[in-house]
Amino acid sequence: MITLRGLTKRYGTTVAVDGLTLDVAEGRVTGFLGPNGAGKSTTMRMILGLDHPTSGEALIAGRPYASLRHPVRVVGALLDARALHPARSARSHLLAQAHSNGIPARRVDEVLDQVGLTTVARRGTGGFSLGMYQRLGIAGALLGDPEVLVLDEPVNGLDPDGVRWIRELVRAQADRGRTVLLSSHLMSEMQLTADQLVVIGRGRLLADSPMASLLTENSRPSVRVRVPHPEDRRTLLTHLDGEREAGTAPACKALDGAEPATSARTVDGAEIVVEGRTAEEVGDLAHRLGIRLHELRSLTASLEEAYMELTERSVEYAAPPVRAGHSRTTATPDGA
Ligand SMILES: Nc1ncnc2c1ncn2[C@@H]1O[C@H](COP(=O)(O)OP(=O)(O)OP(=O)(O)O)[C@@H](O)[C@H]1O
Repeated sequence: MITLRGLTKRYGTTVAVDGLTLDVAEGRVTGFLGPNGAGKSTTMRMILGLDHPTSGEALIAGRPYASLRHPVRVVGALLDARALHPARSARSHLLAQAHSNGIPARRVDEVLDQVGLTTVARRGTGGFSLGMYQRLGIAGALLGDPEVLVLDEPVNGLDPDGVRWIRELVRAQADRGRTVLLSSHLMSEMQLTADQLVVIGRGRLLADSPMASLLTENSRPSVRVRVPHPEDRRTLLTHLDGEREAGTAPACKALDGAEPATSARTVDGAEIVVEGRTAEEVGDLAHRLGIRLHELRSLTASLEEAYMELTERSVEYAAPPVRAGHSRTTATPDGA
């Protein structure tokens, strides 16, 4: 368990972390999200005793990091994976860590094997790729078989196989009752990995919620509907669009983002995505209009959409919108 109580960090006039109070529970993967500069790394550094809070406290298993006798046996961390001596081999780097924490050398070989670095274990890390550094950093985090894992952007630089491996690794750790706090900017991956989400913006807590509630509370329902007959398609779109214009129904769009009136010409010719309506509502409307459907499916809300909604007013470094020089495809929650 990680406990934050009024955790605050100021750098001069910058309030990097602003009164965070929350518990990161064991037995779950907790995703830690927030825009660039939101304060995630600063929070993690304070949890790990690398930065002192201006006020408040961060506790691991009820104690400040500094008072842990063998910290790597209690908490494993991946922060800046490249912060290593380049001439040192992966193995000697881990051996030094193991030695100073009373961990036997055979554990070093175990974790090197676990992260897939056995074949390069005796090479200097200077020539490592970002993904190899990440794997070595994770090996270091696992070294003491700790009850708490704090991983800052662990999938950064990993290939798809590595990304999946991290997902399975943290899942397995949580299933063993461990506490896992994990930051990432990859929303689709986070949606697959985390049980609980903590979202911060400008140092403040925006949400601390189970994945399912965060998705339902911060995104609109949407439905994919397949209407085989073009005339029916136009009728359905016109009704949904008409309701929208009358202020009684939400926006409706064709899968390629075209205007409803022209949407029947698009995609594979039959599919419409309706945002802000449930499958029951669209099904009932189609029934009233006597329209035959071949498919009516609720789409899973996307974490990206929910996250954008939550952090809209907390984004500090926003680039101007990219001007479209080519036709745009409407993003749908399942990536179609
Ligand atoms: N050592 C420092 N000195 C001064 N300001 C700092 C320092 N470390 C962080 N900050 C500032 O604190 C704020 C939070 O930074 P932090 O790195 O914690 O954000 P983050 O959420 O991890 O961002 P990112 O997603 O970009 O990694 C930023 O405004 C940053 O400029």
